[in-house]
Amino acid sequence: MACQSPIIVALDFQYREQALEVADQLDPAKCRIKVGKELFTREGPSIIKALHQKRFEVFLDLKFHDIPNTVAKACGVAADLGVWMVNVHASGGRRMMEAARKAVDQAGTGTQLIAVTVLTSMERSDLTELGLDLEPIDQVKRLAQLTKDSGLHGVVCSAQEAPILKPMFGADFSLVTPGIRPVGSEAGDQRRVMTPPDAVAAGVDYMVIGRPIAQASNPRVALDNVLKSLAAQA
Ligand SMILES: O=C(O)c1cc(=O)[nH]c(=O)n1[C@@H]1O[C@H](COP(=O)(O)O)[C@@H](O)[C@H]1O
Repeated sequence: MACQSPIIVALDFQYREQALEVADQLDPAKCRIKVGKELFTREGPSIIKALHQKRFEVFLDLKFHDIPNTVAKACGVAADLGVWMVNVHASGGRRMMEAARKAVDQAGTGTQLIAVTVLTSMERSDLTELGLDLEPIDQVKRLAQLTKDSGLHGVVCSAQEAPILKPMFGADFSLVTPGIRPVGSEAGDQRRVMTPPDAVAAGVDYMVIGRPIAQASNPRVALDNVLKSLAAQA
């Protein structure tokens, strides 16, 4: 049965042993797993296979951003691996996203394709330096509209933008939100952050949590505490 939890735990480790040690403390009924650039660059597709064998649904977060042909081919390969979700950068544009969607559909594995709008580590001053003289929310709305028009399944954004995006794009368009910080945990390099209960109230579908769970002294307890904070709110 598919996992019903909104939590995706980011296993941002370099080595398979570290990642699997944390995965073994987690329950595939209580969370999905995100494999990102660090782990995938070191360990490759075998880490996906190992997580699938442990019955986790996997979000392969490689944030592809390249010409349409290259991104479409890469997304097709990711879908062939049977991952639950894969992502691209929306700023790669409509033709890139449409080609990626087509390739994912052709794989026929039901993989969800989403696009990153504005990284949760960025704030207004970062956008200004890129020549974008606007608030993150305005750029997020623009890229989310382009993502939806390009036929993708949803976007990565911050939970702070969810109350605006959810009514705009509806229940079927997934909002996947990193930058989640349980009360008391360090923001680190994240800028647009929110607590798990606030994120659910804001309308997010899935929240990505890395360091607060994966680097906790007891990842299982850290995940259970997040789930308890959500149950207390329901
Ligand atoms: O696509 C992502 O997953 C992503 C997009 C984004 O805008 N911000 C962001 O933090 N992420 C990823 O989400 C995870 C957040 O990890 P923590 O900050 O440790 O909770 C990292 O693996 C990031 O690569």
